[in-house]
Amino acid sequence: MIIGLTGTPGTGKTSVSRLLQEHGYNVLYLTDLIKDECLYSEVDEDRDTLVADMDRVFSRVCELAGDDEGVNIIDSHMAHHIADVVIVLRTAPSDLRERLRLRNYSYAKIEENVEAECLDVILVESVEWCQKVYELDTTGRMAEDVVTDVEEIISGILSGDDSEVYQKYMPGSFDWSGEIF
Ligand SMILES: Nc1ncnc2c1ncn2[C@@H]1O[C@H](COP(=O)(O)OP(=O)(O)O)[C@@H](O)[C@H]1O
Repeated sequence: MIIGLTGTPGTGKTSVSRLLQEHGYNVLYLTDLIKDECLYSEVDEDRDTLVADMDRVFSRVCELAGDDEGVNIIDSHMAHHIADVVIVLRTAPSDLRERLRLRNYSYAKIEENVEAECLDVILVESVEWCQKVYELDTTGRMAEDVVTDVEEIISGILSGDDSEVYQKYMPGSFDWSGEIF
């Protein structure tokens, strides 16, 4: 099974993924995979990013996840373009701004990402693209606590009846549209 862990940069995907890996889950770090295996069509010099070839990425992820009965976590802000089931990490603008500042992002890059979070960009894309979407708040919480929630969701999915966890983590809980500068 493939479960995408998506969200605006800075919401804590990699911190959560690393802990999930320690807990025994197989994690695919999409950004590294795209770079290491040249799964991109061009380099966007202006934004200093690689333009992923999503068809090739999807094929490669399916190969790597294979017919593994276990859970494969895809860590990426593009995971919702690959997985049918995604967990979207959310962070309140003030927290996100501070996390990205500590990561030495430029002012412009911070505000671009904070604005995307305020506009629910990744959540909306996930709901449009994926069969099942869960939403998790990471604001003011340790990554370890967020991982507990992620594992609760995964358990619900694997049980065959996720109705209880879906009630708890269904999308649409946040409205930060009023916090755009
Ligand atoms: N739950 C959290 N609470 C506070 N800070 C966090 C949390 N999760 C991650 N961080 C911090 O926020 C920054 C971005 O986390 P990271 O896991 O790299 O996010 P992403 O992979 O979504 O870009 C890092 O400095 C990390 O230490």
